[in-house]
Amino acid sequence: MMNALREDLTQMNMVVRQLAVDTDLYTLPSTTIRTPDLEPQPVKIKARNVNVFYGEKQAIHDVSIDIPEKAVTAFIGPSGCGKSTFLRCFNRMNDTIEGSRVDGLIELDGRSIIDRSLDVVELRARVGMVFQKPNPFPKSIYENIAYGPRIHGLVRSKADLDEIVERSLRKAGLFDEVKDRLHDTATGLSGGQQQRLCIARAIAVSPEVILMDEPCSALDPIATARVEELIDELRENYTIIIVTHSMQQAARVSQRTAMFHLGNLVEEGPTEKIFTSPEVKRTQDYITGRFG
Ligand SMILES: Nc1ncnc2c1ncn2[C@@H]1O[C@H](COP(=O)(O)OP(=O)(O)OP(=O)(O)O)[C@@H](O)[C@H]1O
Repeated sequence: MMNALREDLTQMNMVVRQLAVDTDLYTLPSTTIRTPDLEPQPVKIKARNVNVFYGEKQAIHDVSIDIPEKAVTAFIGPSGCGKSTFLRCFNRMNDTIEGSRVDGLIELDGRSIIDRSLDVVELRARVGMVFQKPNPFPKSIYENIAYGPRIHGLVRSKADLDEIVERSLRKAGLFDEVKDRLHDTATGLSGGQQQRLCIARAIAVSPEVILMDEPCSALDPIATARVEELIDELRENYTIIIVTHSMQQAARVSQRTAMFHLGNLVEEGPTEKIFTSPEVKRTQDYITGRFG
């Protein structure tokens, strides 16, 4: 019964989305983006003419894109096309790679994040990251979450910290599974639980944006489904950008999709449109598995 109802709702949602595409509801003014929910969203991250180099080699060519607030944007494209490189620009993780250089304009809420005077530690608290392989610290579950709020000075007492730990684990859908073993080592959790712990760790410092670089590639289908559900819940409060090799995952979790190839942004737009009527043949070829 519930499944049938859910299917009907999904069908209805698709019809509404297609109608929005047909009636050109997605044509955007410059400061808002319409996600397929039909709600205009402010631009959270604006990138213009971004180039990224590793030494002499150029990995990203003149990419411009607007990332909407409180929605999930998927970056897709064949291996080596620059998805992760571009994602890492948003919290300056490329700074950690020797010989890398980023030019162009990238703004978070209208403020440049390329500006050298910017406090990168503060930026990374606002723009959190979850990696391909779950990477909990070799400490307790509690300490994994408590570390960030402590070093960012977000807590005044043990009670504050306890509250943040519980709230973050709840938001990541993990609290009930770990509440009786908060002081056990995090590396004893399953892979899927570890990845949700890493998401909880990212959430604990109250970021505005969460970058996810293939967050499910090391997980089995059940753990993947759980993380995808979580991503869908999180988009209510966070701006999420996810790099994924899975077309199904991009279609399931994102509202907007950007397709990259050879360091170029081929096209971007509402996920429904990219998957049903892309403008560029290369996108069509990639999503139908003709290359990649
Ligand atoms: N640290 C680095 N030093 C030099 N070149 C790099 C570095 N990281 C990535 N590259 C190069 O930059 C290009 C883009 O790589 P990137 O990892 O961003 O692509 P991707 O689309 O995320 O690939 P994948 O899907 O395989 O993870 C590739 O040609 C890659 O070899």
